[in-house]
Amino acid sequence: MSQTAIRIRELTKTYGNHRAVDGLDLDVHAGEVFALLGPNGAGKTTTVEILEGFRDRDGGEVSVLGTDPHGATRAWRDRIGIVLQTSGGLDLLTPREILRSTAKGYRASRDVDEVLEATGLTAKADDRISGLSGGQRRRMDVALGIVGRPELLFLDEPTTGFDPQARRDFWELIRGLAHDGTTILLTTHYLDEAEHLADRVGVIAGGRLLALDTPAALGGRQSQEATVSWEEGGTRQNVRTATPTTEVASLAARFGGEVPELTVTRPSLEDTYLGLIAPHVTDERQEVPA
Ligand SMILES: Nc1ncnc2c1ncn2[C@@H]1O[C@H](COP(=O)(O)OP(=O)(O)OP(=O)(O)O)[C@@H](O)[C@H]1O
Repeated sequence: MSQTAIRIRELTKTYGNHRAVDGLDLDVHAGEVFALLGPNGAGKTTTVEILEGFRDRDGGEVSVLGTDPHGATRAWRDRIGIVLQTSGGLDLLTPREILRSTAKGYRASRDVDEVLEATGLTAKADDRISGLSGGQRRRMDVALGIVGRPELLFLDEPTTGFDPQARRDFWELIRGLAHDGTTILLTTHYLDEAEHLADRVGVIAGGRLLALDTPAALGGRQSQEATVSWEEGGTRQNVRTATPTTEVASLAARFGGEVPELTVTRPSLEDTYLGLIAPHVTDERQEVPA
């Protein structure tokens, strides 16, 4: 396999007179988990659907597993897995039945019992889909996305509607797939999800890439000042500093021991993300022309 799973150059897509993707350049490396972040209407789904071969582009070059997805073959499609935002139909069948018949369409499919186990659906394997909860149906979507043993998995907002435990279980599943070498392109609005899962994140707004880095380093997070905060005289004191250890040491000396309600924080990924996209969105989520 090539070292670059997805290569995007100067990608454009226009709906009417609205440019949804506006000259996007991006590489996703083979074997990494890449999270695409951005506000509603940023162009994430449009981009991902072009990569999946479901939408045509207006301009630019796209290569997915070495192939242009426009007019891609069945053999190429066998190598990718897709988990879309919504699912439906097949209510009268069971997860086991659906997975068995889907698995037959692939040359090197995963064992169905293994997929049921990995997605936490073993107990529901023989129940009708109509009897599954929203979160369980979402797991079923994921099960369908991985049963073909894809080299590259697209996950579009995979944990929407999951309870906290289900989200943690799902993260474990994704980490396991990544560990086994599956390349994963994830779109999500949950910054904690991106932080837990992604090797790198790309932030897009107005169809353009605003930032690209590891979650820890995005937007210069590592070098941003920390906030040291404590209680004193009945009020909360806050100091922003590049040397929080020195600040805490001097507070400890001044208080002669424990500093009341002491916290040291750095900007979260969410803080950094919101700062990055702020110039590009209004309250109505309309993009401001650059
Ligand atoms: N089929 C379409 N026809 C016309 N406009 C569209 C179509 N699909 C998307 N758009 C517009 O293109 C822009 C990008 O939409 P897209 O769905 O790619 O955004 P997104 O980043 O996935 O948003 P969300 O986070 O809400 O899913 C939006 O302004 C949207 O209204």
